[in-house]
Amino acid sequence: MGAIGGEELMQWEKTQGAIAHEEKILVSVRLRPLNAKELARNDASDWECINDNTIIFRNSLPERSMFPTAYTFDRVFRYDCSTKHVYEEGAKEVALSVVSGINSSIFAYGQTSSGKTYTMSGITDFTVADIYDYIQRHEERAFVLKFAAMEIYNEAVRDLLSADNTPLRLLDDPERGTIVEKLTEETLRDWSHLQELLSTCEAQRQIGETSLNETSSRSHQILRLTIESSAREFLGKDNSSTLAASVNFVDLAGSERASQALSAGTRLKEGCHINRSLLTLGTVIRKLSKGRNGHIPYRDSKLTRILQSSLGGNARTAIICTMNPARSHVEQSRNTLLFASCAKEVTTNAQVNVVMSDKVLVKHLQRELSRLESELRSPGPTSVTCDSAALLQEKDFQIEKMEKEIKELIRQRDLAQSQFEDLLRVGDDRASKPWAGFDHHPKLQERNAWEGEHSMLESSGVADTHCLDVGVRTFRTSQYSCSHSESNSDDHYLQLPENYEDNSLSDGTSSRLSIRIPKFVGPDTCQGWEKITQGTGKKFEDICKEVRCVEIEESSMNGKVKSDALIPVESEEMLALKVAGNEDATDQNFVPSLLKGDKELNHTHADFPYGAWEQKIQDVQTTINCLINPYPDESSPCPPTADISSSRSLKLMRSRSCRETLMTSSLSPWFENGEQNARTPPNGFEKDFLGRPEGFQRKLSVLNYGVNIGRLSRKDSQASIGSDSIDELKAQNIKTSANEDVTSIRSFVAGLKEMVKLQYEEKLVDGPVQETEPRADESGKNAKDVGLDPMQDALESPSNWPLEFKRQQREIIELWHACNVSLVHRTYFFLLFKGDPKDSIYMEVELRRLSFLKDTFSQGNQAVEDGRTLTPASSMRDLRREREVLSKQMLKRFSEEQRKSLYQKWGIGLDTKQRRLQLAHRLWNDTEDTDHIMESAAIVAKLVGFLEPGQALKEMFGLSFTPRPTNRRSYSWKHSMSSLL
Ligand SMILES: Nc1ncnc2c1ncn2[C@@H]1O[C@H](COP(=O)(O)OP(=O)(O)OP(=O)(O)O)[C@@H](O)[C@H]1O
Repeated sequence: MGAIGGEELMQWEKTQGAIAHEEKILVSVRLRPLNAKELARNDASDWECINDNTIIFRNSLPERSMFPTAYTFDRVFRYDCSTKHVYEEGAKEVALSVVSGINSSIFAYGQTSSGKTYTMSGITDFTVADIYDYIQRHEERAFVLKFAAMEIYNEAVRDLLSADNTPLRLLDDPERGTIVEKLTEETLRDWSHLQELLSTCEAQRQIGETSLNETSSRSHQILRLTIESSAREFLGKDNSSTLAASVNFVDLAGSERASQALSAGTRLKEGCHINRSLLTLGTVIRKLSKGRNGHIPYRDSKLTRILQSSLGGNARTAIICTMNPARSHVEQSRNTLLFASCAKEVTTNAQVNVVMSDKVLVKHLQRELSRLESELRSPGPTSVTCDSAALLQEKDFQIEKMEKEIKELIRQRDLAQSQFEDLLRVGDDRASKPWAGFDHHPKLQERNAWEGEHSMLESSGVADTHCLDVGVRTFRTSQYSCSHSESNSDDHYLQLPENYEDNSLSDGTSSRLSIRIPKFVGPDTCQGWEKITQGTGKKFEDICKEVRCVEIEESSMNGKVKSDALIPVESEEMLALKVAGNEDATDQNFVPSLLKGDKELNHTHADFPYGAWEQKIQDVQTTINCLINPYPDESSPCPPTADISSSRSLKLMRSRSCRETLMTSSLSPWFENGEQNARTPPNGFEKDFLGRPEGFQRKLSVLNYGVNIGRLSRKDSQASIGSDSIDELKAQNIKTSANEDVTSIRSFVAGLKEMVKLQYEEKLVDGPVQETEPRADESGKNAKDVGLDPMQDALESPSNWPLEFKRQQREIIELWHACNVSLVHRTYFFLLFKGDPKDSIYMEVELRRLSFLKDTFSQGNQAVEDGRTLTPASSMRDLRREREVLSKQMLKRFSEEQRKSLYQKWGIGLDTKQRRLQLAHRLWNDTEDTDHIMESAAIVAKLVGFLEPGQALKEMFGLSFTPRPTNRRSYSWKHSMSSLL
């Protein structure tokens, strides 16, 4: 590596793009030899490394025949491999990145006595030796090495270089991430100094005897070596720059279950704590292995907090999983391999860390600026122009094609709509005159013969049904029987073959419509189905599958919301009957026509494709807009693709993960643009959804992090916050983040409420069914499954709620701290939401909002609210100002005596300066000490004149929201909204 500075800086700039990259964690497995005890008790090894990458389980036990037997990793090391070899192949490259300014971490993971410490101490020694060797060979650079060591024992962080056992606190630094406060960092003199320090650590580390290891490491140990280097020729000059990175050597405590290796008392307690950290580590790795979606619970343990950047962040990481080969430990070994299998899917994104002097930075930026300017000036070589022409032509072609597609889709939609309306009319008729409407429907003339029979069956109360499930891709036979003697207990369902679905939806949206067919299906009907299957080239047995009746898959919600809101339940019944009529033994034409891809019929019956088409039309239109205007400006009607999907997810309002899409959409300028909203063609749901408050779409676009600050008049908040105190804050020209946060919660809750409202609406529509059919459970399940009904969860399982509340409260407090949330906001929230099950929705909202904010910050992004950009730095600034204001309030709100006693209580010397400010800076500064938190809240409450929590104040954080209105039909969302706004 060359020196960095001057010309070499340019060199570095060129290479840095290549250096910064995503890569998977390097995962290897090391098998240790059987030890004397294991050999003595003949505890054979069933594991074998069959090559450099694969380890297999030689399975001699029949009860284990279900388990996988082969596992593949970047490297596997046999029991006779030396640690040097393990280092060379499994850690060296990653560890030595540190000398190039890239953070790295090497972990040892495995059960107790599997060889973690044995492996890791060897790897640490070899790395250090190589680093010193490197330093010797690069005299042109000046190196500074620093060493720190800590252990996490019983969830307390201890400094291994200090005799003081006091647990160290973790602090969140917006730039550096989690830092360990007051951790000793020794600047190394030479190699022998490091050896000395390593021995100190070894002596300090918590060792205990377990049944499996006489000298078991009971803690997680992290040794951190930081290397800074600069080119000597630039040393001391103001154009120097420094590479700075750390390598962590992490020797984890045993991953076994407490019961296995530990007995009782201290060891058992250790086991719980060790397992909490390892459990979180496992969860973090598992979640990361599935991609970086959703919340990664780094903050659930100290270990994962400290090592956050090594787990999916700015670091290269290698994990060596050590295994005890003995048969008696096969379960633990398997767990280790499962962990390793997840870990190998995790990617990190390491970058070179350069600390530039101001002058170098300016130079670098100037160069970048001139490069961009020159790019702007020169339009590029002619080949580019040719390419653009070809590209334009291609896009024209696409536009033409899509316009045709739109026309066709509109035609299909109109057709579907008119048939759909026919059906509704029929439904209305039927409400007053059962069956009457069928006679008039063009497709249902044939059903008369069947009608009488069905009426009889229905009146005799045995009208059982089969369901025809349209558009599902899989087929099973076992549940379907063609015999006459079917039981009357269950509905049966038939599904159409795959190629049929393609007729209805080409965008792969999985639509599902279940249509009821009376259950007295006779042999002729079976023949009909056989014909169908022959016609589609599939065996009859392959097309039958049992699915739930009258179910519409969640993914088809775009169309469903509208349709559900419109179709009375009776109409669904009629759909069933209508199909049933054509399913009559005397008429086999109807169903085959469906399978032939009779679109008209399909559209007539499937309310989903109607909505889906609208959505599709909208999508295509949007795509065309994009094609027409590929470089949109602010007023363009074309949102970026991501936003199209976001807005769709937003409408679906289903899963927890919708948080991310909601959040992302909020940052999109496209949704902020009123003109855009006006021009975007409405889809079925938006257009027809009656209960949506005006401007809702706009609100949703900012759900996450409150935008409508302007909309919340001061009156709103004054209603419950002591008005004079707010005035005081205002009078000092401080736009506290508290006000904004409260507002942001309001808008986010409004959005969330809207989602819940949609659920209620669905359930209202489903109401009668709920009373008579098991379908109600399904609706309930849907809501719960997607985590949008936390209040219901809390009310349904009150015994879990207090614990869950505590957990969420803890998480929220930590997130407040991490995001520099206003202290006034924290105080209100903390004092208002004390664990009532009805509070769960507010907790959920707050958690989502904060998680989003934290994720945004940690990805280096900015949150945008009403044109105002929020960054870690700006929120920190706001918080600092707020503390200043609060410190001033202390003069007004506390007597001198009260202040004195507060200073004493909070450890502030009475002879020190700026005592009020000191106190203000201590408020809400500890996220773990409950007393601290309660006292902070009490002080802030007093300072802002917050006296009695009440419902009105709660409503600042959203609507007062009862889980289930007693009279569901009378539940009025609009009413609730207007009471809020
Ligand atoms: N590859 C190996 N070759 C020879 N001996 C080994 C090997 N790995 C581990 N051992 C021996 O096995 C014993 C346990 O190893 P070690 O203490 O490293 O396990 P550990 O996984 O760190 O256990 P704990 O989690 O309880 O601290 C030690 O006596 C060690 O010398």
